[in-house]
Amino acid sequence: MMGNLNYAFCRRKPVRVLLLGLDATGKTTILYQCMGKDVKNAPTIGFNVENCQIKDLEVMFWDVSSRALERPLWRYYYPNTQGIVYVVDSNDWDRMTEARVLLHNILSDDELKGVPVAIALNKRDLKNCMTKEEMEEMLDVSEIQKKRPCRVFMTTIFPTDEIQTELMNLFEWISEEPKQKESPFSSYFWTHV
Ligand SMILES: Nc1nc2c(ncn2[C@@H]2O[C@H](COP(=O)(O)OP(=O)(O)OP(=O)(O)O)[C@@H](O)[C@H]2O)c(=O)[nH]1
Ligand SMILES: [Mg+2]
Repeated sequence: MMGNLNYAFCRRKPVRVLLLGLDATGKTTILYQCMGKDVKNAPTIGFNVENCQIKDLEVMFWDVSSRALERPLWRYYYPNTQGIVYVVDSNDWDRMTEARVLLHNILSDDELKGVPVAIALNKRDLKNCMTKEEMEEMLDVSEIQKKRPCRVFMTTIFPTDEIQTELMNLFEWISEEPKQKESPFSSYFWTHV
């Protein structure tokens, strides 16, 4: 009985993470890859919500349609967001400016003030990729890092061991980072349940 009560009082809400980026950058694919699920190769319509256990944290990932017409709806998903995964196609030189403008636009929203962002430089398996440094400059990552925790990860869905680990590192970081901000009181309870 007491155990159940403790559980009811102390159980945390899942960490809420939004997956955003231009269309066809690989958001749904990397999420499913991380969960070990099969992917349908089709653009996301509306949204997908997936609950994942990442280490000892329960995470709710919102993978929202990025078709241009639906992007104005993204702000309705912003309240209570604790982490953002922003996915970029490292191979798509033509849309890098568009990717930067979109990223900075999202992060300028008051609802997302201080929210950590993990940037996935995705599709690293393709030959024509920009380097990490080129991409960090193009996306103006140093500007973002002045205002919030921001880390850049190189990802691909094709499992070479090294990059596969990087994909897991990304999901672990974005799940744990928001928890660094919680009061010592709530962490105490969590670790003692
Ligand atoms: N080569 C390569 N292709 C990838 C990678 N990740 C995703 N793709 C492919 O990119 C295409 C788009 O992937 P999705 O996961 O549907 O992209 P999305 O960002 O969810 O797209 P929307 O739902 O339209 O916003 C698919 O054909 C994937 O197989 C990758 O790391 N490397
Ligand atoms: Mg999708």
